[in-house]
Amino acid sequence: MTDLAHELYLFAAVLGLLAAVGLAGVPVLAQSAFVAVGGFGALRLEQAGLPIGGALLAATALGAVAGALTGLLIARAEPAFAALSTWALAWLAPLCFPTDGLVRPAFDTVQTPFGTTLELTPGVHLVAAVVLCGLAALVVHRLRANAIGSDAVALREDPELARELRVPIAARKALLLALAGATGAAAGAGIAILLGVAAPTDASPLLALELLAAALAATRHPLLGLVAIVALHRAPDLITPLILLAAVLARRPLGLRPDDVVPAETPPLEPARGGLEVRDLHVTRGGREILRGFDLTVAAGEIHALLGPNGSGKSTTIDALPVARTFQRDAGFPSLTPYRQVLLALRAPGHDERVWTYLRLVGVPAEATDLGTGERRLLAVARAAATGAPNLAFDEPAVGMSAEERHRLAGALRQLAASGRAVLIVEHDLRWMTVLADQITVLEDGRAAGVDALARVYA
Ligand SMILES: Nc1ncnc2c1ncn2[C@@H]1O[C@H](COP(=O)(O)OP(=O)(O)OP(=O)(O)O)[C@@H](O)[C@H]1O
Repeated sequence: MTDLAHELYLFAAVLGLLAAVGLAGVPVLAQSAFVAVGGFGALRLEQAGLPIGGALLAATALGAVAGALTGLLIARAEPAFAALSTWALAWLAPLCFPTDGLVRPAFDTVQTPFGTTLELTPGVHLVAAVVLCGLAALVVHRLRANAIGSDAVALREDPELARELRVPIAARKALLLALAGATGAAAGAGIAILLGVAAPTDASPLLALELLAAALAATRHPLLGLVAIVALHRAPDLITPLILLAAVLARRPLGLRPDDVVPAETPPLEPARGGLEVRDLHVTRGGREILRGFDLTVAAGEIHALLGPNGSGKSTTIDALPVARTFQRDAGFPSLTPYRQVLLALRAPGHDERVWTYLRLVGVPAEATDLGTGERRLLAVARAAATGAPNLAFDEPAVGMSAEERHRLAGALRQLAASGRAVLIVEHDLRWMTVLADQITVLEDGRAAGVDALARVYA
């Protein structure tokens, strides 16, 4: 029974890690450090005079803080850096505690807040561990249906686009790691109270690897995570690498739960007052001056085409402008439905009927799971528009679009301009732009040239 309770506590630590690992794709190797914070923290606080229940809660809070700080530390780190720096914490944590550990009487009797006494038998721990697992699973379940879950998936699938759409990266990672830290610490405290000891060997860096591997297995099915952590806890060392490998192979991206989307009235496009004016823009890339005193004015309500030969600096110009933009590459979040992607761009905490405005603007279905290239690019336009920015820039949005999709794109751009936004479009199709655009700027030699440059540029 003691072993089973111990393993269920570890499983709770695995579930606590699931959102950071499965949704946000952060390879956290510090979960054993949070287990150590919980175990040592609870026993040390009890020695300092707190009742064991209070010590457990305080140690859990400590784990949450440690997790949040870790999340902030690795907010912008690449996965390899995140893995190694969190693993450094896993090595560091046990060193901070006394080598021969802390002890307390196991199976002792404690006073409950209701005035009764409770003997801390392995059976009681089993129930406590199941409750902790249930709580962690419930939080993950909720995250997979809400805006924080969307943000986490966005950070995993396309961090550059997520940043562009103003997903608060540091806050999200801090929150997900705080969840991991709190659950790990609660589990660590439970284990220390169960065993009557908190020893550095109970929170070795190897445990961090095992917990991450089990969390990866849990992305396939939570029960696989349980099987993995039990197997890793019981198996002889020789089998450990095989289980670690199997867990990694079992992993899959953790998506969101399906929305129950009810089409709503489409509110009209919100009016905006755009306008862009750039004077004497200079940009140097790779030692070469790409823009050399570029001037651009895009008025409110205007569709303005930016033309120029390949490599002349059109995308570089967009990078430098205060706009919501689409990328030349096919950017997006494959695991999020169009509905979720527009909701994310709106930064709406819950359902928001303006989603329908932007989806209908480009004619993309809310729940489609496999959009073609053209529709993905239409969705990119909807996402950029949904940010509410008054100035929009679209970098070759029509690449890969059918004639009908181009028609939809043109309609969307006209509506956006008509609502008062300033719309800049980079496009190579001169004939189309002479029909669609109100103004044309030609980029030549890093400067704005008049329309008379078109003959030279397109000669
Ligand atoms: N990070 C970088 N480092 C070095 N050179 C760069 C960098 N980014 C862009 N460049 C160079 O700057 C120039 C302008 O690039 P940019 O992508 O802005 O051109 P573009 O007009 O959008 O081209 P295209 O029509 O092919 O998309 C190119 O010669 C490109 O190779």
